[in-house]
Amino acid sequence: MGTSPGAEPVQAVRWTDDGLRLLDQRLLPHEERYVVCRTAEETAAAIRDMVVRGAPAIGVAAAYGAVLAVRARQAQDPARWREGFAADLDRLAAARPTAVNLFWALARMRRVAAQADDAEAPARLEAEARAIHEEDVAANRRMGELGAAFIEPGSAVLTHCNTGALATGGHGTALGVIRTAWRQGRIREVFADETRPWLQGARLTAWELVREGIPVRLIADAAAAALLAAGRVRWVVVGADRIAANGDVANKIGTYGLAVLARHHGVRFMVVAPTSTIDPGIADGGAIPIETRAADEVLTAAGRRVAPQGAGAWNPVFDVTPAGLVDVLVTERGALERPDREGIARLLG
Ligand SMILES: CSC[C@H]1O[C@H](OP(=O)(O)O)[C@H](O)[C@@H]1O
Repeated sequence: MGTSPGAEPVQAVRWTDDGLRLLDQRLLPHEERYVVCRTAEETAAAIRDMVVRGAPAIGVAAAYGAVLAVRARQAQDPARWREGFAADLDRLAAARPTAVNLFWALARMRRVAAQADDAEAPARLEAEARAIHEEDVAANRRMGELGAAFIEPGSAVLTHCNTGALATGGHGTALGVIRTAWRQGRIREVFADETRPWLQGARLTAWELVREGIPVRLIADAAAAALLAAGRVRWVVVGADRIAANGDVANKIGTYGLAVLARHHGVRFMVVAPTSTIDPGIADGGAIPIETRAADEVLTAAGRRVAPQGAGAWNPVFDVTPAGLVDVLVTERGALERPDREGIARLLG
């Protein structure tokens, strides 16, 4: 296991002749095993169960799930495939509530299906899913360049959760900025929060960085305050799952606390997300649906129960950071310092 330094980033989502091939992120870093989804329902289950996770990766996977849907529905009932197709996309939309990329990608697929005649629909939908995937990788590479330009040479940075090739179509959002900045010699060291309870940082971000030879030090989530107080990092760099029209940011639980700490300690706070993660239909962060997952995710660690029987848990897996705590929002259309409603509207213009 493991690859020599400088290895190319992984591809969490691959479209193959056999179906939608997903690297099972529940098993990393100890096992690299792929799951193949051949139906929309299997794809929805893979998103719901976090075989594939990360806002952009979820959108890309769901787009390919829609291709699986049209193929199956046309084979089942060529004359009335559209009803079943719509139901399949509803099932994909119900898989997870917070990452807006899921709904953004499915809306693109619904639009293509509505405009296509029966015969051309499968090919048109596959082309759209591939475009969504390719656009995401291009956006991440662009954001990598734009975000890295803010990071002063010799910086140490802290990142939260996993926002790399595993969370996207490839390269990554916040971790894409860190990858690009590292290659440009701007980053001296990366600190990564373990990101309880699902451990995206400890299991996924560390795996991506180690396999590329990028120095990473894991910290307990609770150590972030001491790290920032000690002046050990210059930037906190995170991703997003949904950004409201006023710039409020929903991201992995713990992000809001990091933003408060960063502002208190004069550390700059960067959010990196493609414009497909901005939801202009949501006025502010208070209206963003926050996913709550099973209590067991908190009551266990790496699959082993750590809490006594009888203990309950509260497990919201996202929180909302007010736009006022964000120093710069990096998107593929440009970087917005001190993001606000007007700046977001200009960005989307
Ligand atoms: C590139 S956005 C990744 C985003 O998704 C993560 O959530 P999850 O692992 O639950 O899908 C986290 O919020 C990351 O910032």
